[in-house]
Amino acid sequence: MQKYSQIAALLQQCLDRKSTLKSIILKSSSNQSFVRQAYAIISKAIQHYEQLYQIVEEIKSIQYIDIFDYNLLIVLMLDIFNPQNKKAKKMGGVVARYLKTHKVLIKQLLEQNKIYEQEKKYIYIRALQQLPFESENDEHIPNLCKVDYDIYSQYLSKNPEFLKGNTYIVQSKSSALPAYLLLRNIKNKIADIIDCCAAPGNKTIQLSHYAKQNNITGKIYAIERDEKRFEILKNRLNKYNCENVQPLNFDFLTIKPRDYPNIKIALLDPSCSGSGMLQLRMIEASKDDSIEVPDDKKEQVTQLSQFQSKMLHHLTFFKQLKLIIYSTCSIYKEENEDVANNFLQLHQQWESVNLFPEWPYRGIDNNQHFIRVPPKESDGFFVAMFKRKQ
Ligand SMILES: C[S@@+](CC[C@H](N)C(=O)[O-])C[C@H]1O[C@@H](n2cnc3c(N)ncnc32)[C@H](O)[C@@H]1O
Repeated sequence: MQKYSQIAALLQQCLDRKSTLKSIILKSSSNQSFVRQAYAIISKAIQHYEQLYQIVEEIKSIQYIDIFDYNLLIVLMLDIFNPQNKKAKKMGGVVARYLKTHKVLIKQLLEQNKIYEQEKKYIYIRALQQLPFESENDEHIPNLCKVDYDIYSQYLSKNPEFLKGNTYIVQSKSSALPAYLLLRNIKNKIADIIDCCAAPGNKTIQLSHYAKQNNITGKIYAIERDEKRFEILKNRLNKYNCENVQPLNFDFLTIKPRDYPNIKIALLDPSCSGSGMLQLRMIEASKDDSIEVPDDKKEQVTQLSQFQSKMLHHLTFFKQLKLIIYSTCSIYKEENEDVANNFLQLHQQWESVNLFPEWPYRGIDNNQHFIRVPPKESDGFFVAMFKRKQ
């Protein structure tokens, strides 16, 4: 019982957004089996908290129990009625017995609320050739295919050599947006492009392919500061035949704009908190997108946002630069709208562009010029585009 009380307390910390789900659980114990169990229960509880709370209320209205900790009842209920839990039958104690007394109703309510229904998982693949398995074309991005994860893994288990090929790239829809949106806005077919933070190269590879397909001549400079990540970038550029890309192992902030006088277009996808990609997604799936930075991340996010602003600022020294696309896989306003608005305020010769009018998810405060991908759609993501005023 003590174990469940501890998990119930951790659940409360997650609901209070004291930190991320992962760090709260990892900090709580070094016992791997406890960590795994707590993680499974809490992530499920967060995903369906409101429905589970209602179920507990309903059971309590039928038979009173002197337990006011709803989280404890939720946690125990999730563990006892988890179809995968083979030990549930043996679970004793007053609360477990109480819940088991109502097992018919609880099972029915869990089923009605689809608590244990497995969600179908999909992955996105940017296909350079027809895929050898069933897929669905994305409604926005050409050559991006949505694939049922089971179909994909079944195919891979029989055809492991598929992984070595260079005819497809697994890339989330979010990550495929910036290069696609940039392409839609390129007017000048003769332009050098700079990808300021390139490794591991997903967006550079996409840019390289688009440039070739659309006869955009000019070089693509792919900048990466980190040596190891630079090696990965170089290998991937080779693998995917990106001969129009010149990779450079530099710190972008030390690059002298006068050495690259023909750069007209920039993609800036800087290091960020990655909060759109973490388990926070589970918490946020049921809430809105304008989430607050947890206390233990505030300092890090402030530093990241200063770094991101500095990178944007450095781009303004490239005299021929006309277009910047800025993206992060963060869901925090501090790294997204704040950085973008700050840039516009400090650099009056630049304006934002309404870059993807048909996309339904706009920036915080319904800013039409910025777009977001909410975590429930794909990885949480932000994109803004800036154009130098004529
Ligand atoms: C978010 S990742 C980029 C992901 C990449 N755009 C893609 O789609 O695959 C950020 C990258 O920027 C690199 N980076 C951070 N600061 C940098 C700087 N000052 N100059 C160049 N690269 C930097 C990091 O090492 C990291 O590889």
